[in-house]
Amino acid sequence: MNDVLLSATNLTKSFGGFVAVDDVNLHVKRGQIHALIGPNGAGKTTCFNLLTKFLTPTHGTISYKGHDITAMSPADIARLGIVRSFQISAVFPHLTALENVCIALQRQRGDSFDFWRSQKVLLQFNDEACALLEDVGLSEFRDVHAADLSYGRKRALEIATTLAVDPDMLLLDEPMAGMAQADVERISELIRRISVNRTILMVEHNLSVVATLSDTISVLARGKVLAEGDYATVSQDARVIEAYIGEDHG
Ligand SMILES: Nc1ncnc2c1ncn2[C@@H]1O[C@H](COP(=O)(O)OP(=O)(O)OP(=O)(O)O)[C@@H](O)[C@H]1O
Repeated sequence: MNDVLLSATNLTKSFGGFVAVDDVNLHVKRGQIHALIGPNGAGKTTCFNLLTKFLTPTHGTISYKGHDITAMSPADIARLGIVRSFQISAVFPHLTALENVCIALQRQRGDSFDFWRSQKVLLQFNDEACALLEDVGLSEFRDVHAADLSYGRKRALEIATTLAVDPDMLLLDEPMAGMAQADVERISELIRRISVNRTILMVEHNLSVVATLSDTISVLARGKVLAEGDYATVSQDARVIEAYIGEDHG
């Protein structure tokens, strides 16, 4: 299956006797935006942490481009081109948006950031950093300190620092969490824009965002994949409706 970039086979995670992720099979196709949704406690975060190697599975395998990556560390898979946003993209609050992206670019070139280095070293990344800031709609905020950006713009900056790594695959953990509606629209548009030539897997609670952005949706409930398909398909699935209604009633 050439068009599958990331896949999980029989993925299982138990905490003590409790099975949080139960025999999950997931196939993320190249070039798609794939969403993982489900009611509270469904196992989305655990699944996401397994796929990004922050947790070790009790059982099952994960492969990327056909290679088994089950035993790899997050740093190893980042080198393969799978990047979890808001992970390596720590934003330095007292540096400007431009400086933050320059540092991310410098890190990508293999140097660790050294605060004692001269500004000149960072300046060589200026043009590339400006282009990334433009990509995420932050051109006019390039000289603003990250701490002074709105929440949504901070997330856009985090995405710019993630894009500095030029990943093939981006894993986004609730990109819209805590955002005002105007920011939700801006970040949705941004995710759509950066998805060109990339593959995105995201955990997201905002169903209208999921509906408009996703090519494929996997619905988890009680650790298992309940349904999979496009939004029209999964939103009409009786088991999915029941799982969400069940959540509303307790
Ligand atoms: N480290 C842990 N130890 C024990 N149980 C855990 C641990 N992490 C998660 N769980 C349990 O596993 C289940 C799934 O949790 P998870 O956070 O993956 O769900 P979720 O779908 O992301 O939920 P939410 O939408 O509420 O964030 C929950 O019942 C949770 O209590």
